[in-house]
Amino acid sequence: MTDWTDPDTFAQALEQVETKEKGNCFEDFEEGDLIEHDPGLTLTQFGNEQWMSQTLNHDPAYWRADAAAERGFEEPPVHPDYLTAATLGITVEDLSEKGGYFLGRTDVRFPGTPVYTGTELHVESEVVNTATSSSRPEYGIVSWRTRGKDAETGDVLCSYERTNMIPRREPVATDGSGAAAAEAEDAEPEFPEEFIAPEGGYFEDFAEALEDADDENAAVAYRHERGRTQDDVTVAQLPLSTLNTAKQHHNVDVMSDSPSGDIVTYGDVTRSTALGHARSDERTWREVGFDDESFHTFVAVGDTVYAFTRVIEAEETASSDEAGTVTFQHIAFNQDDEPVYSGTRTAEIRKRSN
Ligand SMILES: C/C(=C\C(=O)SCCNC(=O)CCNC(=O)[C@H](O)C(C)(C)COP(=O)(O)OP(=O)(O)OC[C@H]1O[C@@H](n2cnc3c(N)ncnc32)[C@H](O)[C@@H]1OP(=O)(O)O)C(=O)O
Repeated sequence: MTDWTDPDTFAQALEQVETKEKGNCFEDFEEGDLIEHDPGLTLTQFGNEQWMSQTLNHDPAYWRADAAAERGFEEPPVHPDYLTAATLGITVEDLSEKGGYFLGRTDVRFPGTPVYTGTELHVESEVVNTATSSSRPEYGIVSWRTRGKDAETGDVLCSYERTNMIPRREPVATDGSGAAAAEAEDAEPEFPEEFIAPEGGYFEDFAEALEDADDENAAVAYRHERGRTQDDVTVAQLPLSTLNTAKQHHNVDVMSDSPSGDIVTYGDVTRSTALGHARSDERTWREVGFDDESFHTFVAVGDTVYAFTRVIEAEETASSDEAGTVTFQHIAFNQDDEPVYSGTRTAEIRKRSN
């Protein structure tokens, strides 16, 4: 009788059997395709608190009933970063489990917030663009518009447009020029002579710092002291808790033979950690949205995520008289001072007088 567990026999069997594949390749996506993602996810208090605690998002309004009520919430709501990460996590099995990398995202909005724990998410994505990568013939570049909805009411809670590199079944001939490199060569860098940091974290502090920088060759820009070294929890556990099945985060065996050579942190963990550092130095009222998010290089176990903030604009008006609206650029960087993530964030920030 055949002993299937005999190492030689088993190796021979493994070589000859078919692999039941997971995920889709570049060729499987066509502009206009609508994909309903099967895994649902109920946004639990545990999931929310685990995400927030590990990414250092310790704003008490998301933890304590009294602090939530003081900010106009019925109870501690689901944090927008966890909502965003869970909306994306559910899509990975259909969109990007095959491999490739999360390159960027824009137009992240929360039309149906606040969202409370116990809400079941239903997520759908539409293919909005497929493109050839001129620098990497073995990959294509795909963008999707994704909507995370309340499964009961159909209300859209979170939506965004995201772009990934996705492996092709067959490499294609490209000119290898790299559109991004050509663009970067043309750009003339402008660097301010002076850097101003706001005195505090209220709306007025950001507005005053911007006024001080006005008409000068100055920028309102500063770094945050906290850092978070990546470990098994942030690299593997947090993405899996959002049903993100990307092998980049939990399969060391496969990833040892990839561009990163190792498992890497979920982009949403990196950005949420950097945002947590930034929010710890401000009086956030509400999150409004995120644009032009890019992931520049990999973050792996042992890397430390820090944050840098540039204040771009401050507007008196917001959804409440208690706050004004501020636009920031946040840059996450590692222990070697290399940028790993950048994005523009619009948030309502509490006014001091109230
Ligand atoms: C979720 C999820 C997975 C993850 O969370 S993975 C973790 C987050 N992402 C990363 O760690 C990736 C970090 N990025 C990199 O390490 C490098 O960008 C990468 C992927 C190695 C590629 O580097 P290159 O230097 O080879 O190339 P470029 O940066 O120039 O980009 C390659 C082509 O992509 C185009 N591109 C880049 N960003 C965007 C964007 N935001 N939108 C549209 N297109 C973009 C770029 O123009 C290049 O195009 P070419 O035609 O010139 O090839 C999960 O799996 O879902």
